[in-house]
Amino acid sequence: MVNVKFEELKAKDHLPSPKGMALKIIQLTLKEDVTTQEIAHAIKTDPALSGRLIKMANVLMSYQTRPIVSITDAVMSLGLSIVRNMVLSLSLVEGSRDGACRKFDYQNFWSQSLLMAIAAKNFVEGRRMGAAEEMFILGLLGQVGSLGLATAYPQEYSLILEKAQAVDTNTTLIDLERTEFGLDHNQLSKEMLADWGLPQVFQIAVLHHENPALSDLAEGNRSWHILNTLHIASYFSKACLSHERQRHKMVQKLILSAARLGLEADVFTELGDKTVQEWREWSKLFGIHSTDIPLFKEILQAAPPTELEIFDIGTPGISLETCYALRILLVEDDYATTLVLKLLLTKAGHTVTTAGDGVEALSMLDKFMPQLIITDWHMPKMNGIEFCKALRYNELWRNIHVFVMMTQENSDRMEEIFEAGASDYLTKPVNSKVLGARLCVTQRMVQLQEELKVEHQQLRTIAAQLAASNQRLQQMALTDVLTELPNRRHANDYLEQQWAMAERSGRPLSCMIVDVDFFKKVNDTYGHKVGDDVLKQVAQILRSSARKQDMVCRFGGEEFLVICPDAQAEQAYQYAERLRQNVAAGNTHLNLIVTISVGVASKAPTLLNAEMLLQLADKHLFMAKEMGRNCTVGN
Ligand SMILES: Nc1nc2c(ncn2[C@@H]2O[C@H](COP(=O)(O)OP(=O)(O)OP(=O)(O)O)[C@@H](O)[C@H]2O)c(=O)[nH]1
Repeated sequence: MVNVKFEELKAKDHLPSPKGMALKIIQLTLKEDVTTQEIAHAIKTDPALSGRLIKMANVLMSYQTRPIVSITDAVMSLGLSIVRNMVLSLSLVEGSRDGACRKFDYQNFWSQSLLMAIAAKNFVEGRRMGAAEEMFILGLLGQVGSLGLATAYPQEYSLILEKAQAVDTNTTLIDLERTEFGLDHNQLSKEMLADWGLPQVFQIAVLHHENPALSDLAEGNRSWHILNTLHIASYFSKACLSHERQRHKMVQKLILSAARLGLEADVFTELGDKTVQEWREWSKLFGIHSTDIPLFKEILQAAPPTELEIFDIGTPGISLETCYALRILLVEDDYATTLVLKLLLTKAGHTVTTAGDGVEALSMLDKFMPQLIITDWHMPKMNGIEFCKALRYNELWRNIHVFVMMTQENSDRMEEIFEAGASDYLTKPVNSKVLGARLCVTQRMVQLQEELKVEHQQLRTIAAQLAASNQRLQQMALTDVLTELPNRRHANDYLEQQWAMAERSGRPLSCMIVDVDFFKKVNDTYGHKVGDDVLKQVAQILRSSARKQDMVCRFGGEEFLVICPDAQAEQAYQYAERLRQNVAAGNTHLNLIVTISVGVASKAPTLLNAEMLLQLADKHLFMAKEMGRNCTVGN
C-alpha cells in the first residue's frame, strides 16, 4: 500500500530528486565496472559540485593529516558509495532550498537535518561503532520524507502542518499524514532511501528513528545501534532548535538516552558542544543558517537529570523478567549510566541502591547487604578490580555475587576481573537482554543459597531439639520416677566409676545400703499412696543430709544406696549414723515413726570389685536388721 503510493508519486516526478549532473553521477556509480577515474571525471565537469564535494570530504575526513585536494583523492579516500551519497545529498540541498509549501520551513528543515547529520557522525565516532561518514549521510537524509510530502503536496501538507502545530504532537502529524496521503513522512523517507539504493539497515533506521521501540531489531546489534544513534541525533537536533525551557527538559532525557548507548554524560556533553560548533562551520558550506546554542555543560548545570525523570526517557524496550527480586548495589561514577541502569533494574522488580565509587560502596555494606553488586571497572578512588579484591578478602562479603562492567576495549583483559573474584562481567553499553540473562542465573543461585541457609537453620534447630530431648531421655533413663533420685542403673555405673578411680588413686571409698524398717506395715496400714510419700520423704532427708560428693540413689523398693567417695570406714559409719538419726528425727507423713537400718562397707584389700563392696554392705544391713533395726553396722 505504502509502496504503491510511493510508486505513484515517483511516476509523477513529484518527489525531490537529484537533478542534472548529480543524477548522471549517481547513475554512473551504479554501474558495476565503473572506475574511480570515470567518476572523478564526471564530477569535475560540474565545478560548483566539485568544490563543495572537496570541502565536504575534508571536513568529514578531518582526522586525516593530509588534506584532500582533488576529486580523485576524495573518491579514493572516501570510497565510491560515500562519494555517491554525498553527491546525492549536496544535490538535494541545492535543489530544495525553498518550495511551494507555505508552512514548510525549508531553511529550518536543512538546518535541522545538517545538525542531525553531524550529531549522528559524532555520536558514532565517540563509540567507534561504525563509519562516521555514512552516519553523516544518514542523518542528512533521515527526514527527507517530510521534504518529499512538502514537494509532492504543497497545499495539503501546509494545511496538515498547521493542524499538527495546533496540537503540537508528532504522533498527530503522522496520523494526519497517513489519513491524508496514505503514508507518513518516515515511511516516505524509507521508500526514497530504498529508491536511491541506500542499504536496508539505513532504511529501517529512518523508518523507526522517531520511535525505535517500534522496530523489532535485536538490542545491541549493528542495526540497533545505527537506529538508536539516529534516534538520539534526531532528538538532539530537535532539542537544540527548540525553545529554551523545552530544551532543558529535552537535554535531560537526551543525556539518559545516550547513556543507554554507552555514551557517558561527560563524553556526551563534550560531543554535544563539538557538534554545535561544527554545525556552525558546516552551515556556511551548505549555505544554510544556524543559531547560537548555550554549552551543554551549562544547560545541564541549570537542570541536572533527576531520578523521577528517568521513567520517561523513551529508550528502547526492556525485557527483564524477575522470578526472584534481588537486593542490588550499583557502583558507577557516571550519573547518567547509574540512573539508566537503576531504572532497568527497578523496573524489573529489584531493590537497588547506588554508590559513586568502591570506597563509598564498601562503607555502605554494613547497612545494605546486597545479594548482587554491579560495579564499573573504571572509577575514581578505587577501581572495580580493587573493589572486587576488597570484597573477597572480607569474611562477611566474600559470597556476594559481583558483576564487573567493562568497555569493549577492555574485553581482552577479562581474566583480570575473574582473578579479582568477580562472578561475571557485562560489556558497556549494557544490553538489557544480556543483563536479564545474567540476572536470571544469579537469581537462581541466590535463591538456592537462601533456601540452603533456611534448611541449615532448620537442621540446626532440629539438632538442638534432638540434643535436648536426648538429654532428657538419658536423664529419665537414669532417674527414679518416684523419688527423682538416680536409679539403680545409675548407681551401679557410678559405683563402678568410683571403684576404678579409687583403685587408681588409692583413695578410700565407702558405700551404704539404707533400708526402711517395717515398711510393709506402713503400706498395709495406710495404703500404698502413704507408703510412696514416706519413701519420698526419706529420700529427701537422705539427700539433704548427704555431702556434696556423695551420691544418694534409690536402689529398689524401700532400699537406698549412698556412695561416698573419699570416705574411710570410720567416717562412713559416723555419716550413716547421722543419716539414721536424721530420718528418725524427721517429721514423716501422719506423724509416723519411720526408722532405717544401714549396712556400711568400705573398700579394703580383701574386696576385689565394686560388686563385693555391695555384697558386704548388704551383709551388714542384714546384721543391722537382725540386731533389731534402727541401727548401723559397718566394717
Ligand atoms: N508404697 C510402696 N511400697 C513399696 C515400694 N516398693 C516396695 N514396696 C513395698 O515395701 C515392702 C517391703 O517389705 P519387706 O521387704 O517385707 O520389708 P519390711 O516390711 O520393710 O521389713 P524389714 O525390711 O524387714 O524391716 C513391700 O510390701 C513392698 O511392696 C514402692 O515403691 N512404694
